[in-house]
Amino acid sequence: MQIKYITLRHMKMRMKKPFTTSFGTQQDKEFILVEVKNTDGLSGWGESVAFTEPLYKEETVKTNWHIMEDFLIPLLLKEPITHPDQVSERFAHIKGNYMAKSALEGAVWDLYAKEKGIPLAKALGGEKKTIEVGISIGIQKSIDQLLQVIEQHVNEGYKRIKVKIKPNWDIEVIRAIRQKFPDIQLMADANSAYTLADVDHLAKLDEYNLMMIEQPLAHDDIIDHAELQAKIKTPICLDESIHSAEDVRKAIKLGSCKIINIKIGRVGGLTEAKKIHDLCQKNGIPVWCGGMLESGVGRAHNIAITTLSNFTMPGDTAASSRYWEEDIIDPEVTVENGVIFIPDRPGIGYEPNREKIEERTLFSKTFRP
Ligand SMILES: O=C(O)CCC(=O)C1=CC=C[C@@H](O)[C@@H]1C(=O)O
Ligand SMILES: [Mg+2]
Repeated sequence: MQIKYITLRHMKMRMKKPFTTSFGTQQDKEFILVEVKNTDGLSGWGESVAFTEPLYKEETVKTNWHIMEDFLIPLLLKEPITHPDQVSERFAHIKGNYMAKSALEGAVWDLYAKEKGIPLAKALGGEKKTIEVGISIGIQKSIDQLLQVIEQHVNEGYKRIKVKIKPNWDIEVIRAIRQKFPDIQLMADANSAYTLADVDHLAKLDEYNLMMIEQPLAHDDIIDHAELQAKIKTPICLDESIHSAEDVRKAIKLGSCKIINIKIGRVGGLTEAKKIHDLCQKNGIPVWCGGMLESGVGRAHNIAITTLSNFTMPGDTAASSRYWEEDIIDPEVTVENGVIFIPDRPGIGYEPNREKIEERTLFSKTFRP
């Protein structure tokens, strides 16, 4: 693979509706779009999932730009690579900064698949022709409003409903949902809003037949989660705490969770995501693909990784129209009755629309070898 140049674009897109979690509300989504162009004129695309504020994890749009510009891009441009797995090897001595690494690696994976003329899903070893998806619903103004939003998405066919919980917006909310929808696949995401002092409180969720509770305790913990998992029946799913297959190995050893949410950006890219997938499969731990309110480019990467066989639970990859008046890819991601059909075009399989990208670019910079 001969890279001619790499372009970073600082993007800003307004979501249709604000999204509220236990750590905050966001409506404007800023992110970095990566384009890696080869000497034959093909482009690979990646997206950084870091937010503008360090509230979900430490990384931000600005820290990602700095790390990419000053460290990662020079490493990537230093000499040619022959396979995308070499990108994470070349970045390995740079600590942390998973989302920055992932955005560049993702663009290289897309370009690699395009050079081979195969879909990214196939390049990753995925065989599914369709994937089932769920939807993640933010905290609403009232329980009634939440029930209405859930009803709308259940009627659209989404296969699993995820709701956000936090202290004082939890047991009562889940009880009300279960009363109205006794049979839906339902889960709750706490985004680290609790501590071990809440064990008895969290155990009250056990009677509502949740598929799982996602990241109830600290964003960097796997020890307390093990203690909590021993005391509650609801399966724990780890999100924020997992950055690598090594983290997963330790979490499995300790019994910190029964399910893993794989976010490509949070684990440093597709190569590590695949490793985590394989390790979980060997250990009987199902995985699903988390979302970070991505534009179509990041969404396309999520769709590709979800074709691997141990992604047995519906993820957060909802339709483009759930987030955006207009996405930046052609065609947009559509969901029919909770199912996405995997595109069979080379690479990510959705074409980034340069005009729409230009309109949403705050600034950009190009780097050459
Ligand atoms: O629809 C999506 O892209 C998923 C949204 C979602 O649940 C999340 C997005 C970003 C940060 C978190 O709040 C969160 C999650 O923790 O999974
Ligand atoms: Mg989460």
